[in-house]
This record gives sequence, structure tokens and C-alpha cells, in this order.
Amino acid sequence: MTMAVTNDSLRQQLHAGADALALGLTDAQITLLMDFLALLQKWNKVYNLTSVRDPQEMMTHHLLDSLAAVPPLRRHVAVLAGKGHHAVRLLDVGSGGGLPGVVFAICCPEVDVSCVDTVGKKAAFIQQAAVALKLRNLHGVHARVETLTTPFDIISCRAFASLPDFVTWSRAALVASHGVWLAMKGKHPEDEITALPTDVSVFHVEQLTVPGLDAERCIIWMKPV
Ligand SMILES: C[S@@+](CC[C@H](N)C(=O)[O-])C[C@H]1O[C@@H](n2cnc3c(N)ncnc32)[C@H](O)[C@@H]1O
Repeated sequence: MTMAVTNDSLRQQLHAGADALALGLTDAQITLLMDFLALLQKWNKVYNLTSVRDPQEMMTHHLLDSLAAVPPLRRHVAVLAGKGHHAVRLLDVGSGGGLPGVVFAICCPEVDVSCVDTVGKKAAFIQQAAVALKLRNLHGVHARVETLTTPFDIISCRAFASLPDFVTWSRAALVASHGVWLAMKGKHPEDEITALPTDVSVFHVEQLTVPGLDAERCIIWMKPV
């Protein structure tokens, strides 16, 4: 017999995952993440935001998976602050239902997060989530990333495109002096790294552990050279 997954059990799982990642989230942030999960579930039926429909799977494959990238992001934001770059702007490319962009906006309120997607209803959903969750540091942008030229300090993606396409299509939106790309990947993408343009270098490959998910995950950090 399968047990129904309750909101309480999902919240407990989120708490445990956040603790395992040592995120130090407040109760208000946990509530925002749960509220985002509820919005994703509700509007997925209308907007087709993600192929993941099961709330339990949304928790592990979307929320906890995105949360695993928060400590590396915070570390890089601290490095930027140490160099005098405050008011960090992050662009999440091909954000879909807001992953990882919305999770980043909730966990890093000091970072201004724009989620770009070529599908209008997905960008509209992000705008709607920003209003519903009262996240002033979150914006939905309806555009192809190739058309963006306003500069961002960090450009992220998850399940978007190959590394060469990701950096080529988003390059005009990266701050030239200190901008970096943060690509969330599964297995170490050896072939994609080899195919990167010669003027882009990988400066760090970071293995991630996702609480409750037995899968390979890593972040490929890149910068222009
Ligand atoms: C597989 S989904 C990934 C969504 C989300 N990042 C996640 O991890 O669940 C890829 C998204 O990229 C968007 N996309 C594809 N090409 C794009 C482009 N050139 N500019 C912006 N978004 C694009 C698609 O509309 C889609 O929502």
C-alpha cells in the first residue's frame, strides 16, 4: 500500500535536506520554499512548467537538487563581495518553472535573480511567483537568452543546453571583468568541456551531493579568458 505524501512530511524532508546541506535557512525561507512548491504544483497543470508531477519527486529532483547548489553560490557571492562587488546580479537561463533561479532568490536574498525563458507562460509564472512570495529580488524575463545584453555577474543554468551553447548564447549578458558561468550538470561532461570555445576556461568542477537523491551531480564553473 502506498502512503500519501503529506505537506508535513514534505516540509520535514525539506528541513532535513537543508540541515544536511548546512544552509541555515530560517523558518520563513522554508515556508517560502514550500509555498513555491505549492505554486509549481498548482500552475504546472495549467502552464506545463515541468514534466515532474509527483510532489515527492518535485521535492527531491527540483527543490533539494537546486538547494545543493546554494552553498557554492553563496561562497562565490562572498568572493565577489570581498573584491568589492556587492549587489550581485544573477541570470538563470532556461529557468522553466524557476529552477534553480527561484530557489536561489529565496536562499540568497542579497542576490538579484532574473529567470529568463523563451516561453512566455514560464516567464509569467516567475513574475507571478515573485508577487505571490513577495520576492523583490526575483524577476521573470521573457526572451531568448541570445538577445540579452544587460550585464550579470553570474549566469546559471540547469538542464538547459550543452556547455558550448550555454556560454556562447549567454556571453553578451556576462560582465566582462569578473563574470562567471555556473552550470549544473549530472555526470562530469567531459566532451562538452573539451568542446568549449578556446576563450572560455573551466576554473572549478565541484561535486554536489543532493539529500535523498542517489545521482551524480556537479557544477562546472567557467569564466572568459
Ligand atoms: C529542460 S528545461 C529546464 C528548466 C529548468 N532549468 C529545470 O532545471 O527544470 C529548458 C528550458 O530552457 C528554455 N529555453 C530553451 N532555449 C532557450 C533560449 N534560447 N533562451 C531562453 N530559454 C530557453 C525552454 O523553454 C525550457 O523552459
